[in-house]
Amino acid sequence: MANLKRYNDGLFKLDLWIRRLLAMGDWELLHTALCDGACEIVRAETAAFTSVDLPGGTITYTAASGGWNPMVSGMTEPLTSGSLCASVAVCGTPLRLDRIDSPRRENCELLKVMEMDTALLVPVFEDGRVTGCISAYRLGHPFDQIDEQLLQQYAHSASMVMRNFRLMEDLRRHAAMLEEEIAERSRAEETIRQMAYYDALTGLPNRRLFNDRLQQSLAMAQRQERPLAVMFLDLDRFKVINDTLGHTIGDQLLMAVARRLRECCRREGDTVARQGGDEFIITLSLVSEAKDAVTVAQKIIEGFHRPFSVDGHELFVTTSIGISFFPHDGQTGDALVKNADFAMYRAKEQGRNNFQLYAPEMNSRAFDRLALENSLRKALDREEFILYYQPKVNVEHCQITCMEALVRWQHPEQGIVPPSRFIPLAEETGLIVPLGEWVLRTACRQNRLWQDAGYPPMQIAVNLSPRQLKQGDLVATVRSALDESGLDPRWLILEVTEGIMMESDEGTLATFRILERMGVQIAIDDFGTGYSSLHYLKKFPVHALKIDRSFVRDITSNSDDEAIASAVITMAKGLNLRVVAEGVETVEQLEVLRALDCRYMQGHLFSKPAPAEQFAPLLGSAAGAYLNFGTWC
Ligand SMILES: Nc1nc2c(ncn2[C@@H]2O[C@@H]3COP(=O)(O)O[C@H]4[C@@H](O)[C@H](n5cnc6c(=O)[nH]c(N)nc65)O[C@@H]4COP(=O)(O)O[C@H]3[C@H]2O)c(=O)[nH]1
Repeated sequence: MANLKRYNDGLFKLDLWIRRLLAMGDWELLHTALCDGACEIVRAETAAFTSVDLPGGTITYTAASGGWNPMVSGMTEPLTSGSLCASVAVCGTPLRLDRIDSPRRENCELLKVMEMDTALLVPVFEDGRVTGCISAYRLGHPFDQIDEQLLQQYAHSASMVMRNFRLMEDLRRHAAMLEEEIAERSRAEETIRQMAYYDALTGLPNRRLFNDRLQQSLAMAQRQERPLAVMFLDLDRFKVINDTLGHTIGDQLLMAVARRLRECCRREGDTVARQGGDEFIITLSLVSEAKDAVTVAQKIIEGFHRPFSVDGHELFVTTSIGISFFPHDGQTGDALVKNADFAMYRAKEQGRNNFQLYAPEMNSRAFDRLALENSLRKALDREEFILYYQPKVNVEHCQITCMEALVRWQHPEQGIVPPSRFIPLAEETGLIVPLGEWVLRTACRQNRLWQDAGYPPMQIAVNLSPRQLKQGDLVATVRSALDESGLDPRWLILEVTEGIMMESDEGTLATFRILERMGVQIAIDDFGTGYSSLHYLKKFPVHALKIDRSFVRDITSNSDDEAIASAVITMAKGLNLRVVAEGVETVEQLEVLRALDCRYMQGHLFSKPAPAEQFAPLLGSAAGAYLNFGTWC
């Protein structure tokens, strides 16, 4: 009866301890509690848990109950040590010792520490393999069969707890990995969202997000029958800052501008977005009347009167703003933005640093020009310009001696735009300076490419505009275009109009002299159309004259034209200058000019201006093989 009661008591405690073990948070606590449980269940003085590594051939005393834990935990023995725990691990059967004799004690690291004299050991199995051993010890009071049964059951339940613990650990690890993956993915998603909807430089919504928001605001404005304002902003002369101080400063300025715009438009329903470059667009969806938007525009313009502090520079920038209103100035987002853009151009026209409200007449022909200017301003960045080339031919030797670079604008909607439509506008707006620089660099590079491809060397002629001489450092630009392309200066000829020569001052003269010393040649274009004066021909380092095509056109029928051409050719000879007749379209014109001793000609008779690649077959062989001009030479 007493034994049964002891057995039941033991089972009760076992149940209690298994529940406790299940609640343990980590392996160390679990193992120590496991030992404490064993002590209580079989009323032992002390107990230990040994983990068994059968493949590794070792056992490790992992934990012990009570104060023994720090002393025993971590002790390792080989499975062959012959200690009590090692024997149980190897045999996989319980071991009860009523008396621990000296040789046993000597063999066992644990018993060297604990001075116990009776022991009970049971194996712990997981998946049919011994993975541990629970050992209980007493002083002078041996364990019996009931103790053995209880400890075996405890070991069995404990192995399930440990298995459970391991599974939970795996689960937790997987959950953590999943969480990490989810966190990474949600981002990644956020990055994609940022990239798709926000401008990378300023962090402002981009055009796409702006359009979405504008659609929503328009729908709301329609429902509530309220007005809505769209503003189009462009920084005045931003390009000058960008070109002089560099793109890094330019970028920082744009970031500072974005911050200031956000300060000015903080109300719910305001969206400030970057349209691209130095252009920003804003929607004000909670305006009750037009003057609210005007107030915001004034606030922005005044806000720009404070300098922007960028990288130690105090930069003063102004802005021009155009405003359009829903429903008055447009029913759709596109119309509102376009009309605000028109109004912004009006603001530019009015001297910049101001705002203009859209008016329908802005959408008329006068604004076509503004629109052209607008797209011209963007064309360079968008790489819409290309160069065509037209050969100048030495009719005596039947050779191409030069290629004139002639710029074309590949307008995304209008197709190829001829220079007559945009060069004057570029000249007027100053855009000719960066455009001319691009032409120069591209032409030098192309000529070098031809030379590198093994074609006979020839000159490349580049047209210079008056503004390029007045503005910017022409010498430096030419030098860097030559350096960059590796073109020898003697293969570059700059064409300037008579007008430039006549209006030029000492500064221009000095520029030409430096260019000449560098080895670059100068030609006078459209010769004879201005008030030609021998004086400047003597003064300037000129190498060639081009007889304007207006004299060539009727040279076969108009004796005056023939006389002028003849005089120019004779004068050029006297001054030791080359003469090129331009606009030669017919064999008859060629014959008259040849009779006048003009050796160099250019015109549709030989070739219309064309992209570089079209000249490859011609340049690779004798010039005469091209078209049929060999027959006329
Ligand atoms: N009717 C007729 N025309 C012929 C004939 N042969 C050539 N042409 C045209 O005459 C113009 C010659 O160039 P330009 O006198 O320098 O006159 C150029 C030049 O002043 C200006 N231009 C062109 N490219 C540039 C450039 O890169 N920079 C500057 N600053 N001006 C340029 O635009 C002007 C017009 O250029 P394009 O339209 O390319 O017109 C070219 C060429 O296409 C012909 O046999 N018959």
